Amino acid sequence: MRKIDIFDTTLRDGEQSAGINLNTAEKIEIARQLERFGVTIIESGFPAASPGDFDAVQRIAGTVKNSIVTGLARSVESDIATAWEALKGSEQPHVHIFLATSPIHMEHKLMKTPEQVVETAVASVKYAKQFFPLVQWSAEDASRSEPEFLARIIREVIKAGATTINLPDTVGYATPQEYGALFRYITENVVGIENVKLSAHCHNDLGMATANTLAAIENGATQIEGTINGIGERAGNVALEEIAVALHIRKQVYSVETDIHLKEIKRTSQLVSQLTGSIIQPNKAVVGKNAFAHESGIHQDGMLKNPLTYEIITPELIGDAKTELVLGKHSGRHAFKDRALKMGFELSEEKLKKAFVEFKKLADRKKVIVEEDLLVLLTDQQINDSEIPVYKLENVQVHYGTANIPTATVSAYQPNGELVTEAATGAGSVEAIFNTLERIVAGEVHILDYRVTSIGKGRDALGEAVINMTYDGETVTGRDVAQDVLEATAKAYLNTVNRQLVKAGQKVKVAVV
Ligand SMILES: CC(=O)SCCNC(=O)CCNC(=O)[C@H](O)C(C)(C)COP(=O)(O)OP(=O)(O)OC[C@H]1O[C@@H](n2cnc3c(N)ncnc32)[C@H](O)[C@@H]1OP(=O)(O)O
Ligand SMILES: CC(C)C(=O)C(=O)O
Repeated sequence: MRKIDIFDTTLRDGEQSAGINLNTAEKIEIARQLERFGVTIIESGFPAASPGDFDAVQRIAGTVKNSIVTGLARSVESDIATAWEALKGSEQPHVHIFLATSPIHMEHKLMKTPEQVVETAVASVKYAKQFFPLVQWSAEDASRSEPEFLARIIREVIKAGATTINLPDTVGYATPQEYGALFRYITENVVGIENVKLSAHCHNDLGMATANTLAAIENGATQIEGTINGIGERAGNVALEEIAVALHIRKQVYSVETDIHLKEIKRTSQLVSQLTGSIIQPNKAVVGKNAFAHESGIHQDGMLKNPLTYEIITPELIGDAKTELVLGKHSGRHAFKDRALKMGFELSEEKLKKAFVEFKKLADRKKVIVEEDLLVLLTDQQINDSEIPVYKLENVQVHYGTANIPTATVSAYQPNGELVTEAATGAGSVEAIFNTLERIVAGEVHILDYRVTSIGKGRDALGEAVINMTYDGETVTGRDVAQDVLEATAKAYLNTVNRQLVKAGQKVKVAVV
């Protein structure tokens, strides 16, 4: 199988992302992880850009042993000399020189004629070769350059000593077909290209960086450049983890291999995200939070029957990642039952059916169903079906006014079936309800935590109350929902007590009022 070298530029082009600024210690930590990840070359910075970049490149060059370390330089002697100072301590000194070759860049940015550009490129490569055994030369904006001119300048820089030629799609303009054709054109029209490495460097402005990089591989590229998580200037660079996994999963198509350790993907991605502060979009291929999450019933059913139905990548392939069947309003009975079983609820078909109906109602109301919701829902099912008598709210009424003492009146059925009505005051409406219910419920209650949130948006949002308490010495959590938060509070209080009663399976003493 043909070998593809992986050139990582997370610390150079990746750091060119707006808002990212890594210090030397952070760069060294990432470089070490990139070495573990198995990249061939680490572009550790642009030594002439700042003293901080110089320091980071120099320290990484002295630290990393299993990957080649390089630094970027313009086609300017002082940039190359500075790069040499930073990189001379590395095992295989390598420099990356670039110069734009597209008409727009030559005329409007460099303000040079094509002839002057060829001269500058050749002179800079010759100068670099006095120091560096390995010289990569990049034709910036290659994909918008004239192919004949590109072939000519490449011939000249190879003669001057370049060991790698890079054809960047600097502004992410090329289509896969065009980019592939460019690589084919250069391999067919530059004598000696087979003696150097031919590299692809793609940006994602039109979302085609991955497809373009793969097209380059199919058309003769022997090195590809990119970043972890696809960070980089503007819309970013190609994401290396996507290329590595695509080459592995579709090896029959591409027939190439790399030295990448796929199991390090998740760790590398998380480290880069954490140190750069650049959040990974949830639906990002390979490393996004949802890359292995399935929410819809039909998919979840398929996954439970055979994961190959909906997963082309096993999460284990990329290290510490797991398949997740997320319960939501699109989920079905199979996934619900599976989760209930995993949570220790062995429900009969009948009970499962009832619980599933309640689950769908809840899922319609709530954006996210968390484990705690399911626990409450499934234990509610147990409470409803339980032989053990429990409390049931009949009515709650609160008198509140800024000049009055808040007073609650509550009627509730006790476990023995007796309807009891009590009233009490409190510092506020909620405390008044708690004080009243304390009179109705037998046993000792200590409220540990109480939260109300709204479910849904707007004026008709429902109120959800969640209560964490100790009841007769046992810690228990319950919740309930109502249109009114005070009603939800009273119901949640009794739901919490009932949960413990059922759990303990005990007969409750009739309250002494
Ligand atoms: C496609 C890419 O990602 S290329 C890499 C981009 N990365 C960076 O620019 C990050 C680091 N850059 C920097 O810190 C600064 O731009 C420096 C230190 C390199 C240069 O700073 P300054 O000297 O202040 O120049 P400034 O950035 O304003 O302008 C760039 C100059 O370099 C010239 N230039 C641009 N590319 C090249 C090149 N490959 N070779 C030679 N000269 C170049 C420009 O024409 C311009 O020259 P001018 O001053 O004669 O008009
Ligand atoms: C310096 C070059 C390789 C570059 O980053 C680009 O063209 O995008």
